[in-house]
Formats: sequence, C-alpha cells, structure tokens
Amino acid sequence: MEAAAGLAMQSRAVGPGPGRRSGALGGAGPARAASLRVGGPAAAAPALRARAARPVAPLCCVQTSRGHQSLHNSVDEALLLKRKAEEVQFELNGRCIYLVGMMGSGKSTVGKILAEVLGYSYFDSDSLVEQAVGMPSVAQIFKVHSEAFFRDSESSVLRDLSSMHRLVVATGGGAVIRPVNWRYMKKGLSIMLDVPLDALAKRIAQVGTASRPLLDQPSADPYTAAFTKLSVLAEQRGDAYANADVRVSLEELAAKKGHDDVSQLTPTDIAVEALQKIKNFVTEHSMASGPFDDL
Ligand SMILES: Nc1ncnc2c1ncn2[C@@H]1O[C@H](COP(=O)(O)OP(=O)(O)O)[C@@H](O)[C@H]1O
Ligand SMILES: O=C(O)C1=C[C@@H](OP(=O)(O)O)[C@@H](O)[C@H](O)C1
Repeated sequence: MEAAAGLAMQSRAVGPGPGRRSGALGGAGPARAASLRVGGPAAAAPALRARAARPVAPLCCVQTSRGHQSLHNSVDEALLLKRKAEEVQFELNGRCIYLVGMMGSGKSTVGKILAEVLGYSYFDSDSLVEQAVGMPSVAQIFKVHSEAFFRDSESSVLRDLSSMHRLVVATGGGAVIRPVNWRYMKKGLSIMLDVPLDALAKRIAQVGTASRPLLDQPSADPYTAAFTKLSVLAEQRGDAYANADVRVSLEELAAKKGHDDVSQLTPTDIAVEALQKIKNFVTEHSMASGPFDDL
C-alpha cells in the first residue's frame, strides 16, 4: 500500500501527567509545522493537528497530598536538568532522539521532559500509528487487524519521522525488533531505558494491562501477567535493545545516587542521566569522526 495521508503536524502541549496513554502526542519548544506522510496502513489517516507548546511542568513539581506525580524533587534538580540540556544542545545539532525500551520503561514520561528542556517537539510512535490507522488504541489495532499490520504502520511512522529534526520520539517497546527501524532511528540518537522487570511489572500493574495487548491476559493478575510476558520479551529482545547508542540503567543510577530501589528515582533523575550519557556519546563521536554535521 502506498502512502496516502498527508498528516499536518504541529507541536502539542506536553502535560506533567502519566505516560502518553493520557495524551496522544505532545510537543515542546516552538510551535513547528511539518508534513508527515505515512505509508502502508495509514491510507485512511485523518489530518493530525496539535497545538503550540506549553512547558511540561512547573520548574519544580514535588509530590502533593493529592498524589500528583513528582517530576522534580527540588528546584536544584530542575536547574541541573536545564543545565545538562544546555550543555548538550549545541552538539546535538538538531539531531532527533529516539527512546527505546520495554513497555512501561518510561519512554513517554522521560521523552516529554527531554523534549521540553531541549526545545524539541515530542512524538509518540504508538499515537501516530493510532492516528494514521484511524483507531483509538493500539489494542484495537492488534484486535481488528494484527500485530504484523501494527508493525508495518510503526515502521512507516518511524521512516517518516526519520526525515525530520529536533524531535524526541517515544517508540513502542517492540520497535527495536525490525532491523529497518534501526536504519531510521540511526539517523538520530537512540537511548535505551533499562528498567528491572519487577519495577516494570509494578508500574504496568498500577495502570492495568488493557492498553498493552501483548501483556493482556485476563486469566492472570496484572502484575503476574506483565512480569511473565515481559520476561519472555526481554529475553527475545535483549540484542535488539543493545543497538541503542546510549543505555540508561536505572539500577546503576539508583546505586550511584545511594537509593535502595529504582522506584526512588524521579523521571527528572532519569532525564538528567540520559542527557549526561548523550553528552558523553556525542563528545566521543565528535572526537572520533568529526562533529554531527550531516543533517
Ligand atoms: N521514573 C518513574 N518512576 C515511577 N513511575 C514511572 C516512572 N516513569 C514512568 N512511570 C510510570 O510508569 C508508567 C509507564 O510509563 P510510560 O512513560 O508510559 O512508559 P512507556 O512509554 O515506556 O511505555 C506510567 O504510569 C508512568 O507514570
Ligand atoms: O513491546 C511491544 O511490542 C509493544 C509496546 C507498546 O508500546 P509501549 O512500549 O509504549 O507500551 C505498543 O507499541 C504495543 O503494545 C507493542
């Protein structure tokens, strides 16, 4: 099938709430417009519209009695995030950032923060597939069509995003399994969020497995269903995730910060670490083979 949908995209507000399942696609930085053509299953896609950017969160957003998610523990942490972003911005030279990792690893949550501080636009490949196919959820696409159909559309979306600049893209957890997707993602810089399986399963159990068809087994409790299936997927996909340019291990980061558990890390901690690793990567890369100037 050939591309048929001209999708007009602009950045959309990024909210501080949970992952992307509460918001289709978001943006940060100056409002931008671009045309995205999505091939394959995107044939009947409607035009995408999004609005100009708002900040992802107040500079400092601590846990409240009403249970709002804590993005930053302190103003210091928020300022550190901003400083790290400024350090890496020039060397990134507009290169896109692709977040990869297992379901629930925080790609959307961390991706929105990175987009905000870097002045990039944020996109979620699952949401783009949903909009391209014209269905409200990945779960429905799997049910009505098939996983293969979803994967074709996912590849089309990644191909189209790969021609653009200044994007942070939260990919679906399985995007790494197709080598062609790596060809697209290697046009930018990829970051793998490496989260222990029990932490992933806990996070997913909290929100339920309904939105993640690969984990949705009605016979099991959500934690067990998620943990069992994630273990199999992690085993199958280990090598594919290792293709990422940069790996952020939550276990290593928690140990470095003196925490007993990865659940003590805030999304901002993880974003700061991701920026530091990006900085190390681009510095090494520039030293080895010249600056990133092939955009
Ligand atoms: N560092 C974190 N600590 C605790 N919960 C988190 C963290 N990052 C994300 N979450 C939560 O885990 C769930 C999955 O996160 P999400 O960003 O949607 O993951 P992904 O996009 O990789 O599937 C969401 O409910 C989100 O609020
Ligand atoms: O790991 C996977 O194969 C999938 C991950 C999901 O995205 P998230 O990683 O954002 O949950 C979504 O693309 C689809 O349900 C398949």
